[in-house]
Amino acid sequence: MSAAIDSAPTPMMAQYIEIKAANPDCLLFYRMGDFYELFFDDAEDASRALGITLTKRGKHLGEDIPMCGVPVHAADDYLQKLIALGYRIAVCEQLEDPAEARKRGSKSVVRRDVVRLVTPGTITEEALLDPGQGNHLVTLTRIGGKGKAGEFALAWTDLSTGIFKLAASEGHRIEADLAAIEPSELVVADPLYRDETFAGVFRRFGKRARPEPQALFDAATAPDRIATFFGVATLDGFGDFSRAELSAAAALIAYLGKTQLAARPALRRPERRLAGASMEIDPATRASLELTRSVQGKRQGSLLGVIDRTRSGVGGRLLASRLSNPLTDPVEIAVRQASLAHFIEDPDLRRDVRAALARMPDIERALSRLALERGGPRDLLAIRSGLQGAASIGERLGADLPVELAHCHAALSDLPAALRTALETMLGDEAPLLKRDGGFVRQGAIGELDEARTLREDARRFVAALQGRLAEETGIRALKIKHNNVLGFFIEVNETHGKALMAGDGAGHFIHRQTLASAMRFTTGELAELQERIVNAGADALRIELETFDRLSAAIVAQAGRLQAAAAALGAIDVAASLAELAVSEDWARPRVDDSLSFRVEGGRHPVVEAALAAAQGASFVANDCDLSPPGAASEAGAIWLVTGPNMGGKSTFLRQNALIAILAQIGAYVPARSAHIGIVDRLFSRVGASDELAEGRSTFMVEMVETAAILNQSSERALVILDEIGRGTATYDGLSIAFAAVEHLHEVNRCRSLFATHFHEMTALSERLARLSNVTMRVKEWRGDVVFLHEVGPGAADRSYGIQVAKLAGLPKSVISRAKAVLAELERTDQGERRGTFLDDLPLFSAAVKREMPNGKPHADAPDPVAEALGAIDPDRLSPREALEALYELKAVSRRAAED
Ligand SMILES: Nc1ncnc2c1ncn2[C@@H]1O[C@H](COP(=O)(O)OP(=O)(O)OP(=O)(O)O)[C@@H](O)[C@H]1O
Repeated sequence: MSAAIDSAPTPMMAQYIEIKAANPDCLLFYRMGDFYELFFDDAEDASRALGITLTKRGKHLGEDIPMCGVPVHAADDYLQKLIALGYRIAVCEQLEDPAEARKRGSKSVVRRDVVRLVTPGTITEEALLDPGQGNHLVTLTRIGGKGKAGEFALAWTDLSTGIFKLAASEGHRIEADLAAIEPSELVVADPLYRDETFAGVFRRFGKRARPEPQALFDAATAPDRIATFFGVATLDGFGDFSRAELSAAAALIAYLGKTQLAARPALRRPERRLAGASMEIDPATRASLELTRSVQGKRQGSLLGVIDRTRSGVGGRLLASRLSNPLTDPVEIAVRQASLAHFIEDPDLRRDVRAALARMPDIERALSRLALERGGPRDLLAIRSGLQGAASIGERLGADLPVELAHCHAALSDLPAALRTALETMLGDEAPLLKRDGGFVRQGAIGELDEARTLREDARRFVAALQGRLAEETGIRALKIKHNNVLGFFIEVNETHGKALMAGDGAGHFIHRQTLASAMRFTTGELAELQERIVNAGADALRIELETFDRLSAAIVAQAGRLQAAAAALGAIDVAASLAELAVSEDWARPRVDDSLSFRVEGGRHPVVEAALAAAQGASFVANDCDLSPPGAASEAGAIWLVTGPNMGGKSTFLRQNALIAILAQIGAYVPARSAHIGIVDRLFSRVGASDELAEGRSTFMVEMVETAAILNQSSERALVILDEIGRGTATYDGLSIAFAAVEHLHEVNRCRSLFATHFHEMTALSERLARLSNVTMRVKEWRGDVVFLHEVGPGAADRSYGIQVAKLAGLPKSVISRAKAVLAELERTDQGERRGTFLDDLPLFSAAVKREMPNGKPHADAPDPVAEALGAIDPDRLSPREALEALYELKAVSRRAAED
């Protein structure tokens, strides 16, 4: 045999290779009967990822072909795992009955093709989605310009719910805008994807970010492509969009076409998010404040995890999205607050509505699956009970409602009654998962179906009767009529009886079908006829049920707009009622939110820390005030609080809680405080704790400086800046100088409301020079050499850090603690000179204590401080970045010389 013949693939393998070649970046799930099979590298990848056995099937080019497979009925579980690992999957189905293929000749292969690409951003299956979390597919485009220049836009959808949104963006804001959407998949125009400027941004998304050809984003053809998708002649009725927005939207539609193939998703009309409509929060701030995810990446332990009392999937998703996008318009915020207040004032209404919401199905997601032709009978039932539940919630809401709830009420009253009636008359109370199993159309709904079902039942009864008759006629009491999928109905007797049947009078009447080890199987003319009647009646019944399914499904999809509006209304009601529930049960207050620059919180708490303390049944949380409002006339700039205090004193908690209160206030929620007055924050910066960019080749200190630079360069008067221990990751004087200069810059240039926590106690002296800066400290009590944290914020400055006491609490060996105490005592006692130069440089906690004593007994404060002088001479506004760097080196040199002197 020649090598060529040896390696010629079988017709099936040839088909496989052709389809795989068209989908090179996906794992190909190749349907063979009841399995999806994977071959070659796909099989190796999948068997490793899923922990399933790798086998082989035939040979290709003389080598074994690796193969593994997953059963079709369990495919969702495997898909979920693969998607979570970042794979894309092409699902290839059999498009004809194998019998059809055989008619074309014994060598012909069943026609197959890819019907869908499953990607992280396009899944819709209930089992693959988290009910309370959106699943966003995002497209990102840039028109004109290079790097950060040019016009940027984002479009995003949640295919499982049909939302479709657009927003303009800017180069420097891309990361923050993406973080607000939390993409499951990010599709980027190829040239932009390859632009080095954004390499870090896209790398962070890993496999979830992918380039697509620029043609998908073509702006010139975008309006036409969008109009065609929505079946309209022009986009005029949709609103005004920029060229970049249109490009992103058209790319989104094109990408859906590519992945969903023939199916057309029920997208809503594109809705534009206005620039500046929401508080800008960069990804580092989101992560460090643990808004929707804890540092471990979980919802539990995040702010969302603690405040989410929603009862429905749509409500949970809306709350998460609102928390990621706090508003900046006080009027809109007041509208949301009014809905909350309504539910707070009427506890019975709140209880009833929440109970009803808990029973509601996920209308949005059921609708979406039906539109994509991926739905089943249970989705029809979901829409039916959704329509019923929505109507009764609407009625329960009643009249005299605040604006937002009145809109919701209107949407719930506008539901299609005819559709509801059709679903009620047609559907039974229970339904199978798959439509091909039938049995979901109600008895009595369709005459023809009832007839077919009766025929089938009658024939079944005849079969049962036949068994008795045959047993009697043959005298074989053990004769049974059974059923399986291969033979259909058959008569089964043991071997002895079987032989008798074949030999005796029955020969000719009983037709032999099969002999097993312990039994023989027969049929008769009558049984075969009954079998045919059952099969035909069953097929008729199923055909009618499938037709009914398609009709009902089409009727539902035709009402997509009204159903989506109702689902959105239910989401808004759920969010308002659940935040009201939270406010009542946790005793939160309605904040005053306006256009001022106020930031006054009385008795503020950190909801997550408070919940953790309560869960541990430990100490209760100590509430604290915070006032960063302009100290003078209302138009003046915001204040800075410089927070000092011991380790473990509660500084970070205090800083974070105030950022969280601003966010909660601006999503329209009540806040964990006795009272609060928040002037709109347009941008929130928080630099608390280490971040996770170390993998990108930046050191901790470098990351800290990059983030601090962003804050100092970008904060305007309306920003809220939270800085924790800036400058701690370097030598003392370098760190102190930077922290010093940063606070001065915030005060003089940014003029924004800020909280600044530090262990550099020297900095508290700044309050004498900076009018809007106040010192506060976390109070402690010392008791027999140990320290008791009071977690109370009070005016003044800390003079010690109690680091050694904290180290003792942490369980450092006793010998180390006593040695450390001795060293500290020595350091505090020591005069000055070499030692300070050698080891005090790196001890921020003690430098203040050392400086208090100078060799001649003169207080240090009276001596000119060369560092402060050098700093004072710097005008940050007039420096180029290069000069700033030089100034920093100079400062460092001055500080080192000072230390050496
Ligand atoms: N207001 C409070 N009421 C009760 N307990 C609190 C309060 N604030 C903080 N705590 C408790 O103290 C612990 C330490 O708080 P936090 O991390 O804010 O201290 P820190 O001053 O930032 O410490 P370090 O300087 O070491 O980073 C928290 O985990 C919490 O359990």
